[in-house]
Amino acid sequence: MLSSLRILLSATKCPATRRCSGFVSRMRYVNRLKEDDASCAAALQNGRIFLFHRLSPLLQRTERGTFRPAALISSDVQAILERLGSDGSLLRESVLINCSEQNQAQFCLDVGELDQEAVEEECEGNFVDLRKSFFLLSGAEAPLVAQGQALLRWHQTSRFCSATGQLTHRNQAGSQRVCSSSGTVYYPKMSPVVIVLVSDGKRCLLGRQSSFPRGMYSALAGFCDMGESLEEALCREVAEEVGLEVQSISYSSSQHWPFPHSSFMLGCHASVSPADTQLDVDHTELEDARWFSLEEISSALQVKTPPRRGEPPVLWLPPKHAIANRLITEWAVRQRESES
Ligand SMILES: NC(=O)C1=CN([C@@H]2O[C@H](COP(=O)(O)OP(=O)(O)OC[C@H]3O[C@@H](n4cnc5c(N)ncnc54)[C@H](OP(=O)(O)O)[C@@H]3O)[C@@H](O)[C@H]2O)C=CC1
Ligand SMILES: [Mg+2]
Repeated sequence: MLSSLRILLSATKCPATRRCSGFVSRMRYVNRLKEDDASCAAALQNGRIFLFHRLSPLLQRTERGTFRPAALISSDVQAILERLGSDGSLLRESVLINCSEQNQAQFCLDVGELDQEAVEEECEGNFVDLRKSFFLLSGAEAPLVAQGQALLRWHQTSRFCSATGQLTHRNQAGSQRVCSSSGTVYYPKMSPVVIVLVSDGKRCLLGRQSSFPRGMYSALAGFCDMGESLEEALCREVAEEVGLEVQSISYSSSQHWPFPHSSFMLGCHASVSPADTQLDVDHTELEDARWFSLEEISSALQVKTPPRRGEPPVLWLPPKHAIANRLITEWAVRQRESES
């Protein structure tokens, strides 16, 4: 069955082509910071720090009423930590995220051991749950905050070697941890997940889990099993969750997603025959799955923030930054073109 599938690979822009020149030197600089503790410690002194409290990022409201993650100057963070009674060593627990276009190293730091309100007051911001912050941040900032949270979570859950049970120690950048007994090196890990927008040529298929907020539907997704290809995982997940056999697959794009413990989302479109659209939903996996028209999807894409409690139920979609939203938007654009 799989050999007869048509797999279409899309030509995707390299991230470097979207940035100004200097990309190569920035990437080499970041790589050096990962390999050289002394350089990384020096970069931390002049870097920008994104603060988290128990994995919730610190957001500040701008003059225009929008939100941005607080990128604090390292020395300011040090002064705040001292004012709140923390010893100077906490700053060194910062984890390297990346380097800005202004060549400034960017770090994240979880100050969960300090009083949340006291830090918020000092920093003139608020720690906001990461899922909620995805609805408040622009496209460019959300991935940075997601990456920071994922790295911090990995460190918090990787303190011991899974082979020896001994403590692991991180390098200064936080790009790896080493077992103090066996020397085994651990790197931050992600689980591959396939996410697919299935279409029958006129409608697209969305599902919801019972844990989703009321009214939210998303593209079908599932973890890849050991030994599976992306295409095999996609066909299996669609068959398991809604009882359909897909006919063709095309790759769209990928994304790191910090939930539940860092997923590497591989986004695809797939089609089924219009004669074979009867759903057989596995209700242990999905609360509901339905076909949606272009009209329904177009109005759902207009919903910018989730409806508040008490407001009438409405179909809404994952935030703009989520790859599910990107796949649904791509489908809607193509569908509009084909119907015009
Ligand atoms: N960025 C985006 O736009 C979207 C992202 N997603 C992400 O995709 C992820 C996967 O989608 P979902 O439909 O839940 O996946 P699945 O359909 O694979 O179902 C999840 C279940 O799979 C089992 N499982 C298998 N391997 C893993 C693993 N490596 N890590 C965790 N659980 C595993 C778990 O079962 P058990 O608990 O029984 O062991 C889990 O409850 C979600 O966690 C979600 O965060 C989903 C939709 C949109
Ligand atoms: Mg699933």
